[in-house]
Amino acid sequence: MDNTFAKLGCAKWLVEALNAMKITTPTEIQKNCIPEILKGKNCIGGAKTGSGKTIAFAAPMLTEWSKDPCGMFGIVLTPTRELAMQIAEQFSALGSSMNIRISICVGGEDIIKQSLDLQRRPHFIIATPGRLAHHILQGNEEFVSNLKRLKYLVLDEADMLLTNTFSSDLKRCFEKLPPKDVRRTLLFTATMTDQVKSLQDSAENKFFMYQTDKLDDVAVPSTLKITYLLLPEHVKEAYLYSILASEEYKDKSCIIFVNRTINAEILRRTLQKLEIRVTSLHSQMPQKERTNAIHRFKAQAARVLIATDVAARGLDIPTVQLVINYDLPSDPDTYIHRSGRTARAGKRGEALSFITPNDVDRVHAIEERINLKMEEFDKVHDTAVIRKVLQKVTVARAESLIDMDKDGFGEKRKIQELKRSSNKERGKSFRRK
Ligand SMILES: Nc1ncnc2c1ncn2[C@@H]1O[C@H](COP(=O)(O)OP(=O)(O)OP(=O)(O)O)[C@@H](O)[C@H]1O
Repeated sequence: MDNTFAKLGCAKWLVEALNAMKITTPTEIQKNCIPEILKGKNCIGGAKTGSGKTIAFAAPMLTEWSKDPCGMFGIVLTPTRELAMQIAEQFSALGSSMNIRISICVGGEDIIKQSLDLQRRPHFIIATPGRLAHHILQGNEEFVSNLKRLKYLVLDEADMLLTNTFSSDLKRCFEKLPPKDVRRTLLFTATMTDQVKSLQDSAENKFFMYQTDKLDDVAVPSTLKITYLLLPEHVKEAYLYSILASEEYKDKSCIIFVNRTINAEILRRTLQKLEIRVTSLHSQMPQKERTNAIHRFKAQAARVLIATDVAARGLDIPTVQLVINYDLPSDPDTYIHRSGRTARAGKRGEALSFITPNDVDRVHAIEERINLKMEEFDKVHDTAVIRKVLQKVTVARAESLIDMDKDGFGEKRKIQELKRSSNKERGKSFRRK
């Protein structure tokens, strides 16, 4: 198959814009999906994290749009606000020479400003379903009637968007979009589900389907090293600090995933006290702070990002070299997306999972899903080093809990409980040593 975007049928201006970004050779998913989408087909595309799915749907849409660049042309829906902002940035950068107009329509931002922006008839709207549904319900007639002219609908992270969480908002959006046989529908994901696949054969709506993962049964990128560290719950922070401050990792850009907002907040404050350049991203932060955190991390003003699963999907930050699953996710697909924040576009990366004795079933489920065994993390410091940092980390954590209590973070009751249990656990661990 031909090896340039021009030969796949992309517009000349777009090929130049891609080349200016050093994107010259299409990836597998791009080679296979772009020509089919340009033929006017609906498309379901499955490929590993970091394999260029965004350009696989953006390039054909932009090519078609540029033939008559007026009015609303396409909507891209994604599950998270930060991902919507990232996709909007990519569309803006690619289409800047064509004066492209993009609207970002996500929760947490000023509704009135957004509403005015949507009335300017953007060429593309990049949205989260909840906020788009809100504008549709509240929106003026002109905006809603313009939606009827859309040519393309994209569901990025389609497996996630097709879960119950989004179903009522999606339904509200779809009611105002052109019918399935008029618009083109493009679905992309790194973790194909039966629900996504099942759309392939819906009678009125035949899809071209391409799945690169079928060529190779392992569900994570080949440049990703996956490791585990078995440890008791109460020493996780000490190990984390010790790894982040170690010679090997002290300069590396790292995302640490936790399962609960409160843990993200405790860890951020604790690591900050220990002088690690850290920021955090979770759903209880105001949107301004969320956006600011991403900017600081991208600009490397912060080296470590502590995040909940709001950062698990789609975020493309090429400098990330290490992902740590501080808490193991219960869903193996979430493991795939989290780990995929590193080792993108052929770069190397490492995903380390902290595993407590309670996590054994989860590990087996993950290994079965990705078809690969995790290797034991071999850069652990000896217990004498850990014991030394344990005291320092314990103090930093205790101070963080007191600060959170004072600042009124979350539920006071939960913090009090954590303070009590943490004192008990640590008391035990000091006595044991
Ligand atoms: N043909 C290409 N050549 C080189 N780099 C590319 C190419 N296509 C995309 N990229 C770059 O690869 C990175 C990952 O692309 P993208 O974010 O689209 O991945 P993805 O498949 O959507 O991943 P995820 O499943 O995590 O959302 C981006 O930085 C993008 O600019």
